[in-house]
Amino acid sequence: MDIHFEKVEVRFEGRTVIHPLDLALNGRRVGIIGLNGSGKTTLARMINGLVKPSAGRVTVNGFDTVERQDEARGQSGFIFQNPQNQIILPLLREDIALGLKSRKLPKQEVTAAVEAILDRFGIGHLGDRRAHELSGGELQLAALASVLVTEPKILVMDEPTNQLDLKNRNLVERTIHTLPEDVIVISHDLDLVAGLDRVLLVHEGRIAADGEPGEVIGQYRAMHEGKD
Ligand SMILES: Nc1ncnc2c1ncn2[C@@H]1O[C@H](COP(=O)(O)OP(=O)(O)OP(=O)(O)O)[C@@H](O)[C@H]1O
Repeated sequence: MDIHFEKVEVRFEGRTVIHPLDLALNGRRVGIIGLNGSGKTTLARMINGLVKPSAGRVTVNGFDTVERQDEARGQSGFIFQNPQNQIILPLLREDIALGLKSRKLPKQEVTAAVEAILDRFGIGHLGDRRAHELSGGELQLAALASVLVTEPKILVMDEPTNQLDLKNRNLVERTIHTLPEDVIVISHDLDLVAGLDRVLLVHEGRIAADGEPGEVIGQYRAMHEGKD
């Protein structure tokens, strides 16, 4: 991935949520941690243009997220905090196929791509199930399948292990670590981000630390230990 934030600032209703920052993301797996409301999701949402910077610019693999919005958006796939809201069509198989609609592929190719991605995540048996019939872990894998079928170069996940039991959490963690795609993971699950290549600590709209996961997590703990 090659993402650049250049003098980027975000204000919502006059309140500065992201203070001016310059940041380059080009590792394979990047984690974003920080307190609730610190600005993590806002930062990530600028990568697909869902949030537009109030000042400065963001480029994703060379495409400006405002001036070349479609191309920039095509570089990344997003898994939002509540994956059940992400599955639109009733049956998982149909929902995954929907992601391929814009490519206008022959029906056979769509079917083959859907089956291949279901196989990749070992969830072929869930293809004809409805989103509300899936467990939390199954939903996360289903959301991953519907996003990755579109072959984004970068995958952005917002709290992918939130509300999962230990077994499903471990399954999602293993999946993240074996994905060939570049990933950006926002998480409060410090064990999960400890296994990534680089971690950013966001604090009150600023990057308070950026580097090797162990060091950044240590800094985060030190900032908040014994303060409640
Ligand atoms: N669309 C919006 N309009 C106004 N304020 C917003 C909007 N989106 C986010 N905010 C505010 O911006 C700040 C940062 O929010 P953000 O969702 O980026 O935090 P976060 O670090 O992802 O938090 P959490 O860990 O709780 O998900 C918060 O104070 C939030 O209330």
